[in-house]
Amino acid sequence: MNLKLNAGYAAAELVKDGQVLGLGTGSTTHYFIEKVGQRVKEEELELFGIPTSYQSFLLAKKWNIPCTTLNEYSIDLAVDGADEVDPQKNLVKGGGAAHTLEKIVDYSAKELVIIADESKEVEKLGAFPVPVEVIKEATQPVISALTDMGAEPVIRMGVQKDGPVITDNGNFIIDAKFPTIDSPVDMEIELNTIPGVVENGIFTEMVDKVIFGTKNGLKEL
Ligand SMILES: O=C[C@H](O)[C@H](O)[C@H](O)COP(=O)(O)O
Repeated sequence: MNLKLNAGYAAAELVKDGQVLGLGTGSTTHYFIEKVGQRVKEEELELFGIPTSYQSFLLAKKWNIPCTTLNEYSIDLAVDGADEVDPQKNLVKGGGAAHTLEKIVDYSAKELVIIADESKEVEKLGAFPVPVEVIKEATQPVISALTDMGAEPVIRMGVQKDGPVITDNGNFIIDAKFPTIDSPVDMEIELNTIPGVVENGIFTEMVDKVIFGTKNGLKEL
């Protein structure tokens, strides 16, 4: 059973003709974009997508979903993935290094739906290290600041590339493992006060609905 596909396809059924969609990034939103693309073809829907990465832009292109930007249109519905989701619908995102544009797109959407398989549901955020996008020149100062905050920070390395991962914005990612995240809201704000931090992967107070694919069917938060 493909739990990511089930969540992604369910979210695609929420899409209405004429909407502007925020297109999240990752292996779960892959299925959302795929199903939206199929609906565009079969039902002749007129939609616009606002992608959150080159990955989602290329997928949208493959499925003939016309793309635009936030400078042209505002978003009716954004659908995005997550690395962790807590009971208050706070998230950790950025496992795919796309969280900066995702946060801009998700925050500005009238409605934000998160899709994930059941493994992403947690009681408390923090087992997944918090991705922090940094200006390259600020890497060491940001690592020091994160260490002072109690984290174990590491520069994310490429899998099919030697050296650090470079984001779509030309920056590095530092993955910061904290012993505990007691207040996601405070942590999200504090991380962004470190000079050189572009954006961090904690998302608070913006999610309308979560759709989990589970072995027993769909579950909504
Ligand atoms: O940077 C990537 C994004 O935040 C993804 O939405 C997140 O990592 C979840 O990805 P996936 O659906 O592949 O688990």
